[in-house]
Amino acid sequence: MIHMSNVSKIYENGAVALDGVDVDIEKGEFVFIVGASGAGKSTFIKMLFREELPTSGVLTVNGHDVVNMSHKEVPYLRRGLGVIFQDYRLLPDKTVFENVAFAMQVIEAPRRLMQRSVNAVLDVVGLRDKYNCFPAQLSGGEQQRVAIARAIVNDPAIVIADEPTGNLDPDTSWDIMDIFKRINKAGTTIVMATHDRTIVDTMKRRVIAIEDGHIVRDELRGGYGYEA
Ligand SMILES: Nc1ncnc2c1ncn2[C@@H]1O[C@H](COP(=O)(O)OP(=O)(O)OP(=O)(O)O)[C@@H](O)[C@H]1O
Repeated sequence: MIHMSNVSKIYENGAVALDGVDVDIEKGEFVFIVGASGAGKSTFIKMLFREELPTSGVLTVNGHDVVNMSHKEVPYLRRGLGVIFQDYRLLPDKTVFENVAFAMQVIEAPRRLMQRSVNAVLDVVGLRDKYNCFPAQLSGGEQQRVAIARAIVNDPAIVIADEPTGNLDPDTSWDIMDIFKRINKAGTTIVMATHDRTIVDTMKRRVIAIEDGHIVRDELRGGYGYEA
């Protein structure tokens, strides 16, 4: 599902964010990316949806050659991915329903399918009754649940999340993780960068630890493993 071979990323200012990374992630896995601030986690995540390109190496995601693809192919890569950020990134002037539906309009889904799919994912995240609210009328946890609904409405093969619980309190964070668990159980691959030690230690999923741009640990049922 995700294959990285000898992937390096050097930013224009010379910062080496990743250095010779090899990793394979299979369909249906749930993977945490951990590491200290500046270790390279966000760079790893951004390369998966081609927000950043590797400087060298091989990267394939969901059957797409991310390095050698044309600009025209990028939307097809992204169609198979659901991306979730720490700061939700909802459209402030659109309702909950419209925020989620927007992801389907982009792929020109038929109207009736859109209505049905948006309602279904709002049920998954428990927000059907808030469909007419604007983001500013929601709590942080609710906003993140809308962002998850938006990410999964097109039934992506992979959900990619960069610190999705970073702005949330522990109880709300667990609500989010419960949704991720359910999505993963239904077969979706999940790759999540996080600083949340408790979540990583409790979930006991695969953990890839990055330090100074290198993978220093890759365990199938791992823990956070760093002092906070
Ligand atoms: N756009 C950029 N331009 C230049 N250097 C960058 C850029 N983005 C990241 N870096 C550098 O690359 C390295 C890795 O950054 P990255 O954001 O991937 O780390 P991180 O593990 O996600 O950190 P955090 O946990 O603080 O988000 C750091 O040294 C950072 O300063």
